[in-house]
Amino acid sequence: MTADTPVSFGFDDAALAALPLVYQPGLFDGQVVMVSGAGSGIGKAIAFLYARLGARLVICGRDRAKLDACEAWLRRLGSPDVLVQPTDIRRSEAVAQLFDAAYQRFGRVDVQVNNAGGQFPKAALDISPKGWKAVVDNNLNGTWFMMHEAAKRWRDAGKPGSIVNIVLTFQRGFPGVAHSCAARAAVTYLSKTVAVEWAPYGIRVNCVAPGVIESSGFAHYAPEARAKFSRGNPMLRHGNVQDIANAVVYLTGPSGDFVNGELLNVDGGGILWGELWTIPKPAYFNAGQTP
Ligand SMILES: CCCCC/C=C/C(=O)SCCNC(=O)CCNC(=O)[C@H](O)C(C)(C)COP(=O)(O)OP(=O)(O)OC[C@H]1O[C@@H](n2cnc3c(N)ncnc32)[C@H](O)[C@@H]1OP(=O)(O)O
Ligand SMILES: NC(=O)C1=CN([C@@H]2O[C@H](COP(=O)(O)OP(=O)(O)OC[C@H]3O[C@@H](n4cnc5c(N)ncnc54)[C@H](OP(=O)(O)O)[C@@H]3O)[C@@H](O)[C@H]2O)C=CC1
Repeated sequence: MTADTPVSFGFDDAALAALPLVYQPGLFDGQVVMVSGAGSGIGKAIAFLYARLGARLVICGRDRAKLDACEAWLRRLGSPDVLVQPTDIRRSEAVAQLFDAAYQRFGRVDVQVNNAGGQFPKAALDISPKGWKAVVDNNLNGTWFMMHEAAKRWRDAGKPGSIVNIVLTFQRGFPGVAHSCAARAAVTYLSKTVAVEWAPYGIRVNCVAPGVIESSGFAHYAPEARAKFSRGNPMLRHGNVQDIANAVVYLTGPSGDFVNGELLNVDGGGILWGELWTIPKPAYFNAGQTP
């Protein structure tokens, strides 16, 4: 590989489409599943899996070209119909339009997966006010606009629904991504709160916290940081995007019918043991180590 060879992470589309299924084909026949951030990484894996299980898909993200490429695969994988609607989840009016388009096309949405999100690695002291707001807006406000719109439509139609929010493993704090750690903890406790408030409407709300998952998202981290990501859990390896897709399907399928307000860590045990730095590790933490 030369210095200018583009680095790619995780499965390519063909490999992703051919992974073994652990769920029964047809499990989501007749259902409509909305996935945000479906043009890449974990979101794409989630969309592929639902398509293989028979769901009709509503996919969004900001980049139409990535979504169009995903749509072609979804149709090939067996999704009977796909709606592509580029949407910035931070714009509540755009989110409302996304739902208008979905209900116009399919008359229903059964499952919503809020996967869109992200952050940039930076020491907390160096995060600018604008950068802080951008990350909180993306991960907390954007996710809230999506959940709120989904739940209002379900309540008004008298239909049940299931929401899964993709967060990150915030429980031990997350050096280098303080803004995102704060926003994802907020999403998790928001989810637990509405899991109770919305239970009377038949709406379940759960979260999945990926640990170190090898995906296109890795490109946002420095090679030096990435080289040590596998030290982030006691299994000493990365997870893959299908690990997350399988967890999401578990929660939204019949298998998850009695799971509500839960946070499922898919992190190889990373919240128990491991060291994960998204920024250079301060020398302070090497003190006292034997050479
Ligand atoms: C394996 C363990 C790793 C940790 C666990 C998490 C893994 C993952 O999440 S994988 C990656 C998932 N994908 C991403 O994180 C997406 C990458 N990030 C972004 O797309 C953006 O940073 C953003 C969405 C968080 C913000 O985008 P946007 O609202 O469009 O904001 P702007 O680009 O206009 O920037 C506003 C403001 O934010 C600061 N900032 C943004 N990017 C960076 C950066 N790379 N480095 C430093 N600062 C950044 C900055 O203050 C910007 O203002 P200006 O300086 O005036 O531009
Ligand atoms: N990979 C990992 O190790 C971990 C990932 N996560 C989380 O999992 C999720 C998926 O990440 P991953 O697949 O790895 O990385 P990617 O960067 O590939 O995925 C992020 C997705 O979010 C979409 N997105 C971001 N902001 C917006 C927005 N404002 N409106 C609409 N779509 C948006 C992007 O779409 P587009 O470019 O089209 O806008 C992109 O498809 C993220 O929330 C991430 O933070 C959490 C922990 C660990």
